[in-house]
Parts: sequence; C-alpha cells; structure tokens
Amino acid sequence: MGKTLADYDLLEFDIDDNDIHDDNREISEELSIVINDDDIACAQSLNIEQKYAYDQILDKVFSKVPGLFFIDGPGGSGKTFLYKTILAAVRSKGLIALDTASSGVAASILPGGRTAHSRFKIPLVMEEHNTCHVSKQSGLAKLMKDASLIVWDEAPMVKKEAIESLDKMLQDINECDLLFGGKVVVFGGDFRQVIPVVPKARAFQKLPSRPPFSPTFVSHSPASSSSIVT
Ligand SMILES: Nc1ncnc2c1ncn2[C@@H]1O[C@H](COP(=O)(O)OP(=O)(O)OP(=O)(O)O)[C@@H](O)[C@H]1O
Repeated sequence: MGKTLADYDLLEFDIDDNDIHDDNREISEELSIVINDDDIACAQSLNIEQKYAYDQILDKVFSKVPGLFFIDGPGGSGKTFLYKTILAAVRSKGLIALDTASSGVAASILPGGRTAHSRFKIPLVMEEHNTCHVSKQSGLAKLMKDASLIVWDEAPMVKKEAIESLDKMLQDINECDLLFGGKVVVFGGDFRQVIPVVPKARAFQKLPSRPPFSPTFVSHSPASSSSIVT
C-alpha cells in the first residue's frame, strides 16, 4: 500500500492566498510584470481592424468609462497580438491590466497571464448562481477594484455561468450594479474553434450553455458595451 500525506513531515498550514489580507502583494505582483518594448512598438503595426479595437478599448480605459468588448476572429487573425499590444499600452501607464484565458496554454503565452478560474477564484464545478470565492476584504478584491482592464481570452470555451460569476463578483466588490462592476472587460475567442460540449445533452441544450446566450451579454446596454470583429 502506498504512503499518505500524513507519512511526510509537512507543515500544517493551510494557506489560501485569498485569506492573506496583504493589499500590496497581489497589486505589486501585477505591477512588477515586465513590459516588453516590442509589445508597445506593435501598436505601430496593427492592421485596420486591430487598430480600431485598440483605440476603442484604450479610450474607455484611459477615460475611466465602463466598457464591455468581445474580440471575435478566426485562428491566426491576430487576437493575441492585439491583447499583448493593449496590455503593454495600459501597463506602460502604470495601470493594472489583468490578463486571463480559459486554458492554461493560452494564458501562458500572454504576459502575466493566468487562467480565469485561478485569477477570479471561479468554482471548478459551475452551477447557476455560483459565485467566485473572493472575500470583499481580501487583497485580491483590492486588486480587482484597482484594475483598469480585464482581458479574458478563449471565453467561448467556458460555460456562461463562469462569466456570470465574474460579473456578480465585480459588481459586489465594486459596489456598482453596472455590468462587471463598471470595469473595462475584453473577452475574446473564436466560436468557430469551439464545439459546445455538454455531457449527455441534446443538440438544442448545448448552445444555450455558451457565453453569448448568457443574459449578461444579451441584456447589455448598447451605450456601455461593444462587440468588435477582428
Ligand atoms: N498586425 C500584425 N502585424 C504583424 N504580425 C501580426 C499582426 N497580427 C498578427 N500577427 C501575427 O500573426 C500570427 C497569428 O496571430 P495571433 O497568434 O495573434 O492570432 P490569434 O487570432 O490569437 O490566433 P488563435 O486564435 O489561433 O490563438 C502571429 O505570429 C502574430 O505575431
């Protein structure tokens, strides 16, 4: 029979970084992300559609106006290139830009990237009305409050409840009932690359589980949100 954890002389602390009330740790980690000069320079080589998205998003960020965007484009159309350029522009002004993706692989190619589930403490098993595990007094909540931009790549890969839980959490910690607590949030991805997979579901049950069918997207105010196709 194999050994168990109790057989090893491990420390008995159960550390959850959401419990550490050190406001500065999460924020200083984000502010220490190295900004690549090449990513800043990429602003000069954006194509027309990328430049349009870049200008629209940065306008909202720098004027501190709420904004919700979806960057849609087929594989290889330059979505990641655009995110990197936007993130570098925001971070170069000393602002916090949280960079996430649905999969670890996509997160690992973005500077300072984390999976959305890890960054926002989204429950792995999502059910309706689930919320992110972020305490309002935590350092992580402070980081979310201070963030000027949130990017979530490969958003079509997750169930709509995951995105709704981020919306609820941001509204709660920002004490603001605007979508995503009034933050500038950029979702991106390619629905053409993602086949909705819902175990044992019939065809008509699959699509409604995807983000575009979430009331969060369907009921948005046109004045505060946009969709951009690259
Ligand atoms: N404006 C641009 N100028 C120069 N190179 C670009 C530009 N836009 C994209 N590229 C290059 O095109 C390639 C594909 O771009 P990118 O990886 O951003 O696509 P993507 O839409 O994220 O693809 P996927 O959905 O498969 O992840 C990359 O090598 C990227 O550097």
